[in-house]
Amino acid sequence: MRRPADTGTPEPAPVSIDEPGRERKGEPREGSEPTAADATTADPTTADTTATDTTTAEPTTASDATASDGVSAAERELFGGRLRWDDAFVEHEGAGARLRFGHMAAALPRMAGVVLRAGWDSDPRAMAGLVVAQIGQGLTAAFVLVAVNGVLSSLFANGPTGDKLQQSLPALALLVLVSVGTALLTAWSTAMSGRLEPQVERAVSLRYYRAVTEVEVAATEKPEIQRHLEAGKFGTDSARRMLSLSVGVANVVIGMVAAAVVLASLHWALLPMLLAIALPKAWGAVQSARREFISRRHWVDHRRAVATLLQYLTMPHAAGEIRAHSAGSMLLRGYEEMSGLMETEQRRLARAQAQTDLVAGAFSGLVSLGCYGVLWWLLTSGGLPIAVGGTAVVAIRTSTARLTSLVQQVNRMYEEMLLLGDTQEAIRLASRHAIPRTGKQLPSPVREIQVRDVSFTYPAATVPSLHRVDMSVRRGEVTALVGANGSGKSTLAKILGGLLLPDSGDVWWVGPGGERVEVRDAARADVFRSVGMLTQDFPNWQMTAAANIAVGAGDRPRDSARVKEAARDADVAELIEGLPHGWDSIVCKGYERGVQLSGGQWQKLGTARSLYRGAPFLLVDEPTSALDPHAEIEAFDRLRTLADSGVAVVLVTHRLAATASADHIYVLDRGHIAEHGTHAGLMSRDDGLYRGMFDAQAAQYGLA
Ligand SMILES: Nc1ncnc2c1ncn2[C@@H]1O[C@H](COP(=O)(O)OP(=O)(O)OP(=O)(O)O)[C@@H](O)[C@H]1O
Repeated sequence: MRRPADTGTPEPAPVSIDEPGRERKGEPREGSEPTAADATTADPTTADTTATDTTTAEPTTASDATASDGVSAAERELFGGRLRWDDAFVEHEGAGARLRFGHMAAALPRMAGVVLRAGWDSDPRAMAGLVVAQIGQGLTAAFVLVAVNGVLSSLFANGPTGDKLQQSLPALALLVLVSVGTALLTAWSTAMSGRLEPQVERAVSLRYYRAVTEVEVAATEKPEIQRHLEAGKFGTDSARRMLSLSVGVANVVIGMVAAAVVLASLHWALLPMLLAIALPKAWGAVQSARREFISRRHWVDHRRAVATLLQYLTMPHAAGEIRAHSAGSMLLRGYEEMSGLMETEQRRLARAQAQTDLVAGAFSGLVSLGCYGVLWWLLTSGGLPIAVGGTAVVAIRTSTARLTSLVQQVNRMYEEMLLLGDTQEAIRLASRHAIPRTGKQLPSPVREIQVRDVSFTYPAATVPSLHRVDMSVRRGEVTALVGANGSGKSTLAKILGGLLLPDSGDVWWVGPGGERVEVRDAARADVFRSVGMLTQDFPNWQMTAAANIAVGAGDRPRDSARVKEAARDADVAELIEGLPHGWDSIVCKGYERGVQLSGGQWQKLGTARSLYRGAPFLLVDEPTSALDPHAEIEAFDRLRTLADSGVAVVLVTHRLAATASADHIYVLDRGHIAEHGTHAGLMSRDDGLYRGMFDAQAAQYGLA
């Protein structure tokens, strides 16, 4: 678990070159390859291209780069095959099937319920305003038809033109009034939904992020839990999108119901005619949505891969290799080839869309012809007044457009619902695995931590990382944990810090009179308050230097004097004060006021953070691995001084020269405590592990 060379730069995250949330939907489940039929639907390019032998990977062009399984040569060359993220949106396997119109219609009330509840909880007044505005808009749509009917009735009545125009004036005035009303209601609805949307997003995000940060660390190690927690991240903004879509859907539905009521009241035959014309369009919309959805599922990995390549090209910590090793040429070649394939898919989708539109348009046209024929017959046979016929034409045209938009919006809403469902599931799961908020108070003050017969196996591992470990850590002493790579030192430090709970055995927090509380029964907040930590892979927050230290006690208001004191104790104050923007310098290159720190400087900043916490137990894991020799000696001296002042220092290190002055040294070997004692005691064992390691290091300096 070494940290990356460039400590200030995050590793690439799965990014989207499209709308971030949207491309995740319905990603295929691991191992569920697209079927042949699917492949034909989603990727006709595979049919007429040949497999490329990547062992002889010559630069290829988009046209000749696709293998028969739809994986491009560049993907194979760079990623060893189709790139898949180990993520939870695989849960949406089969969502394509669920995208059927019937299913969507059944799920609609549930979706609306989720959003309306979130909106109501966040801002009841805005929610109520929004509902009123929507209903109002539906009613105005009905009034428009009534007014149009009134105008046409007057105009088609018998009599001189002047009289007819005069008679139509009240209906015209109503039309104008309704238009003004519609405009006002639309503006109100926009204002209310603009006020609600961010609140709904914030409410869902807060619930999600609060829940995931309270999950037991060991639970996050379980892949099945980690996946769900990860997936939930992408649904936090879906609530916002769903709200705006719900508003749109409600608007259209109310408008259509109003139009249908007016039409049915004018003549019973008009309603079936409206539906008959709209149906082909609705079919076309469903077809297009399904096709795009399936395409996205098949191409999601490919698009992520392309985005990843581009991200590497501009990453500061990759800049050297991009140039010196010509890695950039290889990545750009991959980008060119893989994006070429995506363009082919876009062309295919556009062609298919055009065909569907043509078919839907043709059917709709034919049905319209039939309906207008019926309308003609009704008008000529005297079954329908000409004014009602005119109103019917207006209603049919507006309602057809509304229906198409309705289907599209419901499709999108359903997709957003899948993502929001993930977030809700993540929140549920997180609360099931949350660190308990209650528990026994620790003795005050704690003098010692006793580890008794502790074993621990990581959820994803098959072998225990700690096996029947016994050890103690006391205030006023330096306790060193040493041993080979993977022997369990960091794991033991996390057990001591309450981040991991033992599978068996006990960790006692012991007071001055021997009173004690086991970590599982303890109020964990008390445990965390008692511990300062510098892990091997401590985070480099892309914030100011001061914030990077103050975050060591994020549960307390910042104490600037103590921030400076901690920085001085970690030997980093002078460096920070010498920066052009001092404490306000952002310790990440690329920002205004941004600076780049070296690995050793970061380590000092990390140490300052753990010191700022001011906890009685300080656990430092390889705190000097990046320090120069003088800085390293000073750092170890400071830890000694800290212990002398009453702090319990647990030092995990491979630098055995530093352990010589430790009060206790525990030597771990494959999860066991193999040896325990002082430096002198351990060195007196001729074939001891500690002695062997110490002598090996001394020999490097010719001191054996
Ligand atoms: N998150 C994890 N999931 C599964 N196994 C893990 C995890 N972290 C560590 N391990 C395993 O537990 C064992 C002990 O790891 P640990 O990090 O405690 O060793 P260490 O002594 O600190 O090693 P190093 O000196 O290399 O830092 C190793 O075999 C490691 O592979």
